[in-house]
Amino acid sequence: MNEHTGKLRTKRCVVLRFLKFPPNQNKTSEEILHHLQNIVDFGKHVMKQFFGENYVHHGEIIQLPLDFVRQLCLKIQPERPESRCDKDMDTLSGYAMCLPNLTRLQTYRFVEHRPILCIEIKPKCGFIPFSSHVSQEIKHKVCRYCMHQHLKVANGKWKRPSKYCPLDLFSGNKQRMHFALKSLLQEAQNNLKIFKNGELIYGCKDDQDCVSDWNELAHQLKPFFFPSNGLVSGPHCTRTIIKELIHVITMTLLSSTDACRAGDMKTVPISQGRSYCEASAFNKELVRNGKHKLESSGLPRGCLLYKALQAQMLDMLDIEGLYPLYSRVEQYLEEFPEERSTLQIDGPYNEAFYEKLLDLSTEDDGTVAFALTKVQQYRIAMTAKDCSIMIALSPCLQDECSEQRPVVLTSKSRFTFSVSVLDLDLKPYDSIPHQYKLDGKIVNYYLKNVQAKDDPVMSSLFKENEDCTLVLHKV
Ligand SMILES: O=P(O)(O)O[C@@H]1[C@@H](OP(=O)(O)O)[C@H](OP(=O)(O)O)[C@H](O)[C@H](OP(=O)(O)O)[C@H]1OP(=O)(O)O
Ligand SMILES: Nc1ncnc2c1ncn2[C@@H]1O[C@H](COP(=O)(O)OP(=O)(O)OP(=O)(O)O)[C@@H](O)[C@H]1O
Repeated sequence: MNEHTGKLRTKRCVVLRFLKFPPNQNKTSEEILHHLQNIVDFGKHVMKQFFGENYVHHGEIIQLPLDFVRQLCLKIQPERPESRCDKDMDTLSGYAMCLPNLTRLQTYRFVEHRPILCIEIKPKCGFIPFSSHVSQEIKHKVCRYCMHQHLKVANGKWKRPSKYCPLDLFSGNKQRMHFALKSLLQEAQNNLKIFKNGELIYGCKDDQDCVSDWNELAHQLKPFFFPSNGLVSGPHCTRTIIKELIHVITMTLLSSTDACRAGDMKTVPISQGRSYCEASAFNKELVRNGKHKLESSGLPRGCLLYKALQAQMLDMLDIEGLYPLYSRVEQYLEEFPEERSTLQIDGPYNEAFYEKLLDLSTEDDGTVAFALTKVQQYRIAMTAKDCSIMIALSPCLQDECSEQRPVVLTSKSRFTFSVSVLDLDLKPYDSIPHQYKLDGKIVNYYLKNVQAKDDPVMSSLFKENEDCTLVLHKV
């Protein structure tokens, strides 16, 4: 306690976020400050509107002593995964963003000494494009994540494909959600991380180092789920704890932390698009068992998954419909480069920017204004497709849980929790051509290497080709 002011000195636990750039890309301190201000404004004026006040923590800009920043950089450098070292942390400006530590409960402002479990999920795109601009039928059947898996494995980004399908997680159907979460626990890739008291205990530290030992995970989680009884260890214990974990994640993901209650079940209006992906292992299993209809219970309106999906669906035209509109804007900018700032391509991300995003019409009147609105909506959608969800859980006793604090129950324990969203930096305008090319690569790879083998007709053609090659070799 401070004798003079009477203020209680409580330690805040914060996260510092610095900008990073490719080496030799020198930026002035003013440019860095401007960039950071854009990130904060975008969170504050745009993403809070889409995701809701409670889920987004936009942070604030702070200035730090340069000596401290340099020492910090030296300290963290050995911890950075090699694959991320193509960029250097900015140590020259002294500016950084100060954010709450989202691995901790957001209902408490200050450091608590109670145990905290945190689950980070990067759910990726939860819908199948419904746009008439899509040129390949497969895009209306198989989701981008499932198609992309094959290219990622072929490129060596991951060793094995994951059975996770975002459409199962976003379905709102508990069975499908359980399957999706179990699949994430089997192959975490960069879609799942678990922290205990702020330390990573499960998931990938870097691309090479993936831990997926369920026995070890269950051992770490046992005090949270079975605090008092001595649940015997072994496969049964592991299974029970993993099941409880999946249950807790599902319930928190379906919760609406505005109202602290999962009421008001209304489905996301995906009127044209299909609500399941043909490549999902859950779907395939159903088809194998003679069932052909996948349940999609719909997400409660207030939950974070629902909000994320709504923002993702601002991509109404698909990259194939969007790319010509991007070219229209580009052509205009080539003629009038000075218009780039008036059009707010790189900010400022203020009220006016947000207001323009609300025009959902898809009737192209041939104007640059229409093209620009669609481009900006697409950038928001891309951001929402790449964001992460943080669920922080802390055990609580029955008498500690009040109306204001959301609570989730398991068979032997209860948790207060908070749900937040992170990594909400607006995707750059200039990344659109890359998105267009990548989309083509993903689809072509899938058609050539996966669908051709799955499809019985194509498969026999494929086999014939292989036979043919053998014959030729013999000759
Ligand atoms: O294109 P995707 O779907 O592969 O997403 C990229 C992510 O790969 P993922 O598929 O999640 O393994 C990718 O994740 P990693 O860095 O590979 O973990 C990035 O998030 C990338 O965003 P940015 O270009 O760094 O702003 C992401 O790029 P954007 O497409 O969101 O720009
Ligand atoms: N506020 C936060 N609280 C706790 N952990 C955080 C917070 N912000 C980020 N992290 C952790 O750091 C990781 C990287 O964050 P983020 O993706 O925002 O960084 P980035 O600057 O975009 O870096 P990269 O380009 O490597 O993705 C997150 O996946 C999360 O595990």
